[in-house]
Amino acid sequence: MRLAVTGASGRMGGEVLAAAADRDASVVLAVSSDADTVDPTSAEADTEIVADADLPAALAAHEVDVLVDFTAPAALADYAAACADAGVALVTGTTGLTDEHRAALADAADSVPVLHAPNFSKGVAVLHRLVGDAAAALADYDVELVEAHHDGKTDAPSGTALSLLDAVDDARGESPRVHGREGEAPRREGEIGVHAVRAGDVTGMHEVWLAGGREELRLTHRAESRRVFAEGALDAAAWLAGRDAGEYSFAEVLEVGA
Ligand SMILES: NC(=O)C1=CN([C@@H]2O[C@H](COP(=O)(O)OP(=O)(O)OC[C@H]3O[C@@H](n4cnc5c(N)ncnc54)[C@H](OP(=O)(O)O)[C@@H]3O)[C@@H](O)[C@H]2O)C=CC1
Ligand SMILES: O=C(O)C1=N[C@H](C(=O)O)C[C@H](O)C1
Repeated sequence: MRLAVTGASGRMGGEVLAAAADRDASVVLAVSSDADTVDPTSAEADTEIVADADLPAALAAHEVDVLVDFTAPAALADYAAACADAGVALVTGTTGLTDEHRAALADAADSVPVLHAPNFSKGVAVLHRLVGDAAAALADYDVELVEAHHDGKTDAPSGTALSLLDAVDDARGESPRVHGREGEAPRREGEIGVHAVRAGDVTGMHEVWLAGGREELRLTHRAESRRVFAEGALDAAAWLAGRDAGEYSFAEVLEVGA
């Protein structure tokens, strides 16, 4: 399998390059919006560092099978179009997507396999199931969600938080969401409070609270290293290579791999 990695100078792009080198996965292209900012030692000697403006031509010339992307929504939309044109599968963990960005992924999925996941850790995949079960079984308990990330994260709430809230809605029906509270702000029945902490170098923490009158259940996931996301994305890339065009989920990867 021949890989391309976008966002090569970013936190996750760098982690994917390092994880790929450790498992001898072949990264033929390290792609950057500014190729001069990529540390050449972050990629293997035979990985070519290219500017994203040259991505469409480079994907075809290097016979890339899968592009692994952790960047930003607008960039992702362009990268998805390049993948569709070049017949390259796309694995992306980029969050903060609007309906427009999701439509760009859906368009690409008409031509190539596309897998988007807001979180590539196995623990969070299990957390989704646990949260859905708990929200259904404790249907009258108050739900609140707290997530914490490093001070460089730009989107809030996190993509993972939004998908956990969707798991609660799937179990209970749609609930109003309140993003933080201030001043006279009593809890309204059925609402879900969502709280985003940004501080230091927190890799990623998600905690779902379910509180009844006399007890409280907290389901917590803590990522201790970005490597867990990079490994999950590389597993997804290996699984996605050679599949039919369409949209796939990380849950599908784990069910086969488990
Ligand atoms: N699904 C998951 O498991 C995970 C998802 N994420 C998500 O991955 C994304 C990247 O996170 P992270 O690596 O921490 O972010 P960084 O800011 O560290 O890196 C993002 C990189 O994307 C590239 N990029 C290309 N175009 C743009 C643009 N228009 N604006 C900003 N950056 C651009 C840049 O690299 P260059 O100049 O080299 O192109 C930049 O360094 C986020 O959406 C984050 O939420 C993060 C961790 C896990
Ligand atoms: O930006 C990050 O760092 C992370 N983003 C993802 C998200 O938005 O859910 C996943 C993980 O929590 C790390």
